[in-house]
Amino acid sequence: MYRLYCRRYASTFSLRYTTKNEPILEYRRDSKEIKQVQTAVDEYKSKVTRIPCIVDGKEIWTKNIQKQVLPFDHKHVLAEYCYADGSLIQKAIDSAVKNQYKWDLMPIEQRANIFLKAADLAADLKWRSRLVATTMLGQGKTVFQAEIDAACELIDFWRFNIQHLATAMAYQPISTRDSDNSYMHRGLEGFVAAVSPFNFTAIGGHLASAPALMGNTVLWKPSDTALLSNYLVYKILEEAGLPPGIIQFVPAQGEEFGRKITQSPNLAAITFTGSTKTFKTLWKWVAENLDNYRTFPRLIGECGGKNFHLVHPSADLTSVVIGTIRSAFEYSGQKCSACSRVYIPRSLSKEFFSQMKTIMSKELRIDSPLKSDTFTSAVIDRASFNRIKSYIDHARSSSSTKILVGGEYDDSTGFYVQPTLIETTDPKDKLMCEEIFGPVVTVHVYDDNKFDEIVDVVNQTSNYALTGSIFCQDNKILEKTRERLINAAGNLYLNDKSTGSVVNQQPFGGARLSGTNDKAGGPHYIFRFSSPLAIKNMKEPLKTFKHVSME
Ligand SMILES: NC(=O)c1ccc[n+]([C@@H]2O[C@H](COP(=O)([O-])OP(=O)(O)OC[C@H]3O[C@@H](n4cnc5c(N)ncnc54)[C@H](O)[C@@H]3O)[C@@H](O)[C@H]2O)c1
Ligand SMILES: N[C@@H](CCC=O)C(=O)O
Repeated sequence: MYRLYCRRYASTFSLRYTTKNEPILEYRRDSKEIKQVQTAVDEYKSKVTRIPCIVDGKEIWTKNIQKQVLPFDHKHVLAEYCYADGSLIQKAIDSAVKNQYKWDLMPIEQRANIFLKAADLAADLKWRSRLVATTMLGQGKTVFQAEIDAACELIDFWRFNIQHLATAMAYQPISTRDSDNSYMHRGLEGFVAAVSPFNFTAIGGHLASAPALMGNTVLWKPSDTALLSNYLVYKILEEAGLPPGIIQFVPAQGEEFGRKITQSPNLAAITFTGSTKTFKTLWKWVAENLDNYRTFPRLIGECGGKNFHLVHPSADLTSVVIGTIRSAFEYSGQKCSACSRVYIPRSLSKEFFSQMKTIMSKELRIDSPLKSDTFTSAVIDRASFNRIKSYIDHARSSSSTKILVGGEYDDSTGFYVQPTLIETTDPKDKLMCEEIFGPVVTVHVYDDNKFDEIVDVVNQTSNYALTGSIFCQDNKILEKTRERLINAAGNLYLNDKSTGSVVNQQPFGGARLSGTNDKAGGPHYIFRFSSPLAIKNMKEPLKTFKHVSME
């Protein structure tokens, strides 16, 4: 056993790796990449892909068959998959636990090479076009939104996690005349549950693979509405050489999965991205089972947001308008970082509303994501459609709010909600406090001389603290405001929109009820899945129990 550790320890020194962000392809008309995506779209549209559960490397079908549909054409079935039941989830746990020790002992370069290979496969048009096409079809993204997610962000996560690991491995403790001291990363004993959201294909791939890179085995429960693209990610990992039984691909009904994993004594960690409500539920279930665990399960959760654009009277209005259009309405506001509350000074408000109205009513095409000039498409499913609709209906009926643009919705073909601009006189209206997760942005106009007060309002209005932007051309005020909002966001933008973080440029995650802020894409994320071991190795046999002071 000791020799094994020594060999592994020695090999850690040879992990050297630096990388760059994956370039974003442009998908111009007649480009090679757009043609290949169109071919992939046609292929996946013309069939119903069947997706099994995969446990210990074996494809398994249960009788509980589910369907994934196109959000913009919900009669069209894209894929059929099956839910793992309780006994299959247990099998997946057993397989993960059985395989963890051996996987953890595999030299770290070998594990790293699998994910580097996966990144190269995803970067190549053969797989890239399929990842992009299935994200467009299944999650309703335009080609650009699918490219920055399912291709670039996924590739970046895979590559940068290895760069971060290599950097951290340069650390070794001090050795002395008496002892050689060393430090190594181990996976967590047991299994890791990765529970991912619908809105980013890359997040699913990242949640499942970051723990695996660090020597853990994983149960990956993808979101029902991102099944096909997530399955492709699994297939890429398989082609890259991921051995069977390291990541178990287990679509399942959320509650059943959550209950089963939190009841297992072998639960080592949950890595979750999704709503605050779901994460709280999982946390409570872990607390209920605390006396049954072999270890303290680590809880990593990236959750919801109520992201703000705070506009100072000195702001550049064009930046504010463009930033708000993009942040609030790209991918129909279904990014955790989407702007959904704006604070604008009276002096800029008239021009702001006028420019927003012009762009929203004349320039934003809301249609199928497969059309090249579509700006954004339908929202993900009926539950989202109904939730967003209820906020619009509230705006329609409340005396302190007014719908300025949009407000229409129609689910006859797809789950379409028009981008909606609302003005409220009440900065504490629920439209300013609660996460809507749709193409709805609410604006509060404040008096120019009340900027100081409005900074407090921004800070105190919401329990979320994910992202926020300050638009201000006065550097002194910008700096002071930044300091006052230090706890109001995990990702703060100065004179830019509140969305669009890039791996290793803006490591991502929120504070307060937006999550545990472990910063996906940053240098520390992967170490939540490491249980480091410090080894002291004596050079000479021990000779006496007496200290020199006793002689
Ligand atoms: N902070 C971030 O980095 C980040 C990134 C993306 C999305 N989000 C957030 O995700 C949410 C949207 O995604 P969503 O609608 O997929 O979220 P969700 O919470 O509804 O679902 C997330 C995942 O949890 C599963 N789930 C649901 N109930 C469960 C339970 N009781 N036990 C175990 N698993 C359960 C779902 O099936 C899904 O796979 C928004 O709140 C958004 O802000 C946050
Ligand atoms: N990286 C994304 C956030 C992911 C949340 O859905 C962004 O900032 O646009």
